[in-house]
Amino acid sequence: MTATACVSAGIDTVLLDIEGTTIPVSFVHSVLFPYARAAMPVLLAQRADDPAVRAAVAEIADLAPGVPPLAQLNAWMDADEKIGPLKALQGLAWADGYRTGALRATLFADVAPALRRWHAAGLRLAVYSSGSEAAQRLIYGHTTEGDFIPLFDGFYDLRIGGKRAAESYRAILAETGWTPGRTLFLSDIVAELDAAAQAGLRTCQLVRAEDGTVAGTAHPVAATLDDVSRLFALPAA
Ligand SMILES: CSCCC(=O)C(=O)COP(=O)(O)O
Ligand SMILES: [Mg+2]
Repeated sequence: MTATACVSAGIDTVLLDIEGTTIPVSFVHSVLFPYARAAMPVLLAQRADDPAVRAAVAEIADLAPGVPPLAQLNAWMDADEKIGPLKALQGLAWADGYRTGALRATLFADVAPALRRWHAAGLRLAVYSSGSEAAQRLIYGHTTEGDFIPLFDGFYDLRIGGKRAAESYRAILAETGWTPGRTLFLSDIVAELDAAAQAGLRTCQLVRAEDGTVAGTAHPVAATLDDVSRLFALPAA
C-alpha cells in the first residue's frame, strides 16, 4: 500500500517504536551505542553496589553462567541483542550523558510537530521500545525539540516481552484496556508489525529514507508521520 492511499479512521491510540521510527538509526548506532559501550567498564566497576547494576549483573549470570559480565555485554552489544540486562545498563550509562549535556536526542524533523498535534487532538500516545523505560524517558526528555515525556501515557519495554512476539502486544492491551482495532503501532521493523497485527493492532511501517529502511508488503507504508496522518485520518498539518 502506498503512502497516498487512505486506510481508515477510528484510531484513538498510537503506540510508537523509537529507533528507525521517531529517531534515526544513525543516532542510536553512532552516538548512543558507542557512548554506552565506552561507559560500561566504568559503570560496572564504580557502581557495582548500585541495586540496578547488581540486578543486571545477576541477570547476566543467570543468562550466561561463568561468562564475565563485561565480556557478555560486549558480545551482546556486538550482536545488537535486545536483551533486558544490556538495555538496563545502557540506560544507566546514558543517564550520565544526558545529565551532563553530552547527549541530546535528535528526532526526525516530522516527529515533534506530529506528536504535538496528535496529543493536542486527544490521541493517546505511548512508546514501545527495546530500550529500557528509563532510556525512553531520557531520550524523550532530552531532545533538541524539548521535553516530550508529558505527551506520553505509557512507556513499554522488554519487561512486557520482546517486540517480535504477539504476546507482548496482547499483554500491553490487557494492561491498558486499549481497543486493538483503534490502536495503531508504528515501527520500521516488519517482524514487529507482524506480531502487533497478530494481536489485532493496526499497523504502519515507517520507511525512513535516511535509514535506508526496506519497505515490506504486508503493512501500510509511510515515509513520515505526516504520511501516517494522511493514511489513518489522524490530525494533519
Ligand atoms: C530507548 S533509546 C535506545 C534505543 C535502543 O536501545 C534500542 O535497542 C532500539 O530499540 P527500538 O525497539 O526502539 O528499535
Ligand atoms: Mg525500530
